[in-house]
Amino acid sequence: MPRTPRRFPRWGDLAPLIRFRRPAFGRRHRLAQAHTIEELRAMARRRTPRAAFDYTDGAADAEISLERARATFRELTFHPEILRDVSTLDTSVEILGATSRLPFGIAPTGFTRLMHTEGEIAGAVAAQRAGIPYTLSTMATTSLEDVAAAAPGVRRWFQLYMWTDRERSIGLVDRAAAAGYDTLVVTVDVPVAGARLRDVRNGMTIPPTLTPRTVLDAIPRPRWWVDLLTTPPLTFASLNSWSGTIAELLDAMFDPSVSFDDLTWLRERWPGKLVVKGIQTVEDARRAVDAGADAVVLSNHGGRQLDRAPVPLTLLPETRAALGTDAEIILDTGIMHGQDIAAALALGADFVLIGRAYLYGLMAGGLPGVERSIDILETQLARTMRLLGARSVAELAPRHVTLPRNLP
Ligand SMILES: Cc1cc2nc3c(=O)[nH]c(=O)nc-3n(C[C@H](O)[C@H](O)[C@H](O)COP(=O)(O)O)c2cc1C
Repeated sequence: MPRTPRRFPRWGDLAPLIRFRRPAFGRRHRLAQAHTIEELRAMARRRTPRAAFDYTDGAADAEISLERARATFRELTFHPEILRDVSTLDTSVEILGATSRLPFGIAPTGFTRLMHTEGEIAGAVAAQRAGIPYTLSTMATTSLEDVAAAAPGVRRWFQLYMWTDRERSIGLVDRAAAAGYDTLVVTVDVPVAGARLRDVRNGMTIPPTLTPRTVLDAIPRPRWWVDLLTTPPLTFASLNSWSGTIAELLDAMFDPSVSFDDLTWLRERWPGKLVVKGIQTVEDARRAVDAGADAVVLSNHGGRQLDRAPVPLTLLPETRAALGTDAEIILDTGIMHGQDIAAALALGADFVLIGRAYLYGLMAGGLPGVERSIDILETQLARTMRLLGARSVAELAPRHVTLPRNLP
């Protein structure tokens, strides 16, 4: 082989290759280093006390439901179609009677100010800026009214747990209607609390208790503790006070006697759209729609309730076939990537909800962190749609996806 001739490097050749970036600091710069939800999760873990991180990241029992849901998304196959002119792209959808700029919204999550002091308001403001719906939980740490005041332009959904104290539940429903929430999301997969073993082991309480272990854990995470101690106290906006573990609280509140009759009764009382969240069989989806639901959420609560529950994604094709156009189908559990969203939409979901994917962003950096989560998912979704040859959400179809052959 002839030898490649060599010469001494010249400064003039090297200079144009050198790019020294001006050093940048601050939350947004730090968050911009994360390009995936997993990277935001790693940042979140470094910045959040263990009990709060585990409460968010963990699931029930052996956490099999959550792992299977994520694995099903990872293992599915896409079938791209070529030469479709994807120069323009429309990611918007109509959901429950209004337009969302993106085909996903923020799922209801309890105790959100525990993860980061900006909590529910960060979620609602980020959703407002992204043009997507925000769902406030019954177990919120910011009131219905305060969220509405902080993000008056966001489409607000309110998630309801039916409590043993029905008067209190109805009080919340009426307040939600008065504060401009247009959709009631009734969560039905919590007759009792799931066995969140990480919380049991961490002795998780609200507000957090100071033990030698939590104090040690706080040393590398001073910012979180400064926030906790210098901002309004962490309390439940819908409860007067509570000083026990989360599991004790959930068991004291949730009403195991809730039935389909309660849905019919809520349908009469609530003037807006009604959504039933936590559906895990095709038959129950049908019954919920017959009881008056405008949409169902196929969900196993992010694996936080029954372990070894069905993977919601695998229920989609059959549920879509059974409901036809009678009701809309929303899906959650396990979404960590824009590709997961594309797959759910292709298999028949009208919309998806994100839980941990936004909470990792919140823990990593408050409001800009939630914005980063949404941004990452949007970028991934848009690229995936283009690579599949779909110019709009309506063009995503079951032929674009096959589920893994060996379903968990
Ligand atoms: C920390 C945390 C708190 C949650 N709190 C509630 C809640 O108060 N009400 C509810 O209906 N669902 C709650 N969920 C379930 C979410 O609404 C959603 O179903 C789940 O997070 C979806 O799974 P994903 O986290 O994999 O996206 C919670 C989930 C998490 C992670």
